[in-house]
Amino acid sequence: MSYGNDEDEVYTSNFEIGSYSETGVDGDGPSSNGSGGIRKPKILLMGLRRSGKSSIQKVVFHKMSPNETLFLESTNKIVKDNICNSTFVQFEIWDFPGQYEFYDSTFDGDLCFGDCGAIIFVIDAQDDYTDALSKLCSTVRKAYKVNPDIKFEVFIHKVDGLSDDHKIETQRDIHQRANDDLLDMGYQGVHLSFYLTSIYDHSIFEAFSKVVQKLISELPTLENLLNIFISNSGIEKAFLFDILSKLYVATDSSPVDMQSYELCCDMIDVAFDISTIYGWKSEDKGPFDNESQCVIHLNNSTVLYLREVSRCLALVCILREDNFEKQGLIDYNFVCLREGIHNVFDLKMTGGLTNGCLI
Ligand SMILES: Nc1nc2c(ncn2[C@@H]2O[C@H](COP(=O)(O)OP(=O)(O)OP(=O)(O)O)[C@@H](O)[C@H]2O)c(=O)[nH]1
Repeated sequence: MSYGNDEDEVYTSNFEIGSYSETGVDGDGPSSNGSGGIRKPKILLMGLRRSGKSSIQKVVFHKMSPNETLFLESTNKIVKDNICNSTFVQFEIWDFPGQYEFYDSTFDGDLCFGDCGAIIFVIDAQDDYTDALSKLCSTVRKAYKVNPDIKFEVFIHKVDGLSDDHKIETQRDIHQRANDDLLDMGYQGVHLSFYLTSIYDHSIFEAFSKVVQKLISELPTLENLLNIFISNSGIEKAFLFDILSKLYVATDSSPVDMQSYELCCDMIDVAFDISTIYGWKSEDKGPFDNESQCVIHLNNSTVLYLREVSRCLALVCILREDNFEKQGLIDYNFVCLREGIHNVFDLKMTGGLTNGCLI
């Protein structure tokens, strides 16, 4: 298995588009764009210089440690990254240079925004964000004209340096000012979603998970399957994880508590590391096979239970220790859940959305 991050192909177009890299275990190469000719949704990372765009991409999809991002060089052309981890986590990320300008004659709005699923606009919360807000509004205006279906996601980033009160105040202020500016420009129908993020904790993974979920059309079906599974198995919370990125592609409808999410991420790290260091090595297999499972009994009478769903997806559940006594029932229900999820995969595949990538 490899995490490719070689930037090996230069795309030519009017606007300077930079290198291309492939991430995941089963992509089929930049030339076919990883989807057999059908374009995957694009996620654009935009924002001012040094706001943290490349760091987010490297930490979430290339397992770079947050401290290493201190040495990242400034991006001077659009860098495309083809993410092809599993059926549900497939898209292109375009990392924009901070100094991009829309009035530049080489900027091609149709090319950038045409088949774009979401724009993540990154604002450095540790800096004065007045310029960032005006750039956000001009970005929304330009993109909305080309493609009104784009989801606008605002990451209020680097909040690790702020106190809890300051975080809430900053979010309120940015939310208010951005929406006022859009109203003044006559864009009252545009919805912006806001997230407080940092690469130094799990908040960036949680926020990115929510963005990715918006691009998964099968999400309500997956949530429904998880709801049925947990209510019949005595489970408190269940996440369907993309193992490579630790993004959760779906969860049941009970609220997500950050601590539970962090515990599940840590469990994936442990299982993944042990499996990749000491497990069978095979080119065409992910880190887990269909026998893979992991149980951790915590010191608060809670159990973390991981089961492989497909080679890059895992189910991680949190449940009370006494409910785990009925493991046979949980396992039986899990097999039914896995079958249901595989049926959703099959439908997606026959729908032609995921040509070229296996589950
Ligand atoms: N404290 C803190 N620093 C961060 C965070 N994310 C990124 N940084 C730092 O911010 C600096 C700029 O990060 P980059 O990822 O290069 O920013 P960029 O937006 O890609 O910059 P350009 O390529 O110039 O547009 C680096 O020193 C990162 O270590 C964060 O969550 N918290």
